[in-house]
Amino acid sequence: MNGNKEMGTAVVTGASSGLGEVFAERLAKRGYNLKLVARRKDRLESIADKLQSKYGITVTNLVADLGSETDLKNVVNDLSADKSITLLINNAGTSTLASTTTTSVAKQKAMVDVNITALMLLSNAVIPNFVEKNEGTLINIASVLGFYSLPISAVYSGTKGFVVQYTHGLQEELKGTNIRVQLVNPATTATEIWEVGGVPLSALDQATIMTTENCVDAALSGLDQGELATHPSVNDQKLIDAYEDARIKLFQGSQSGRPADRYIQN
Ligand SMILES: NC(=O)C1=CN([C@@H]2O[C@H](COP(=O)(O)OP(=O)(O)OC[C@H]3O[C@@H](n4cnc5c(N)ncnc54)[C@H](OP(=O)(O)O)[C@@H]3O)[C@@H](O)[C@H]2O)C=CC1
Ligand SMILES: CC(=O)[C@H](N)C(=O)O
Repeated sequence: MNGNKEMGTAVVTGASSGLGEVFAERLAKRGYNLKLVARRKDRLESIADKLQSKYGITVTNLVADLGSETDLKNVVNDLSADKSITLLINNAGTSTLASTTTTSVAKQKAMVDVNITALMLLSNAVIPNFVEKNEGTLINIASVLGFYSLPISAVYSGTKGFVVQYTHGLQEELKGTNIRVQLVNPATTATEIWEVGGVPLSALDQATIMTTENCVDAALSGLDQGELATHPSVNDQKLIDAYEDARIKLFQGSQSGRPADRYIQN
């Protein structure tokens, strides 16, 4: 038996480890067929085997380096042509945590290519089909570092800031349709990205680290509750509301057409 036909196909980028691997498992459990994207073929194959035999779904692997123009184009073409896709999770991401002066241009560019360019082009690939059917779900994984910067995260935070504003923009663009667009802002989660980025998890305050399962389950609970922006680890809803309110009011306050009094010389 192949997945629940009504659920269609869910695409998970960065499904070979961490949050993406758990998203893939949770979506398989919900009855989606899956398309999994990442570079590590062996990992994708073993995840696909496990999920197919456990949940009776169909899994297709797209082995691709989303930082490579050619591979990205292939994935874009595949997703554009696949009308069975009902959900895309733009989860693949990479980080180098260091000052800009000690981070190579190649590593800075890799963050831009994977975290921004691939996320945008893959969204472009599915949105027209979602619009045609007036249904579909897009989940973009940003980060708390999308609205906060550390001395070692200028580029990474910049890329995640893009994801935050891009996702808000898509939400405005698709308002009034049946297309769901969810922004997820995880905080520190126990995944390989920390080793990849040059800061081992062991160097962090252990009390701040969430498990991948808790993070993904919170994100999907936020989706089920119809949230536009989900902050898996923020307990105080008032903080989220105040932030949303402040950013909207600051924008509205900027629409005055005149310099603020403090900038006017007497
Ligand atoms: N862990 C954390 O603390 C937080 C993570 N996030 C975000 O969560 C998302 C998932 O990361 P996480 O699970 O933590 O980390 P992982 O390192 O475990 O997962 C990253 C995934 O992205 C894939 N990926 C990375 N680079 C490429 C590439 N060039 N081409 C294709 N796939 C790529 C990796 O696959 P492969 O190597 O096989 O290509 C892997 O599957 C990222 O967007 C990250 O920024 C946000 C906030 C906090
Ligand atoms: C700093 C990181 O690399 C982490 N993925 C995060 O977004 O907090």
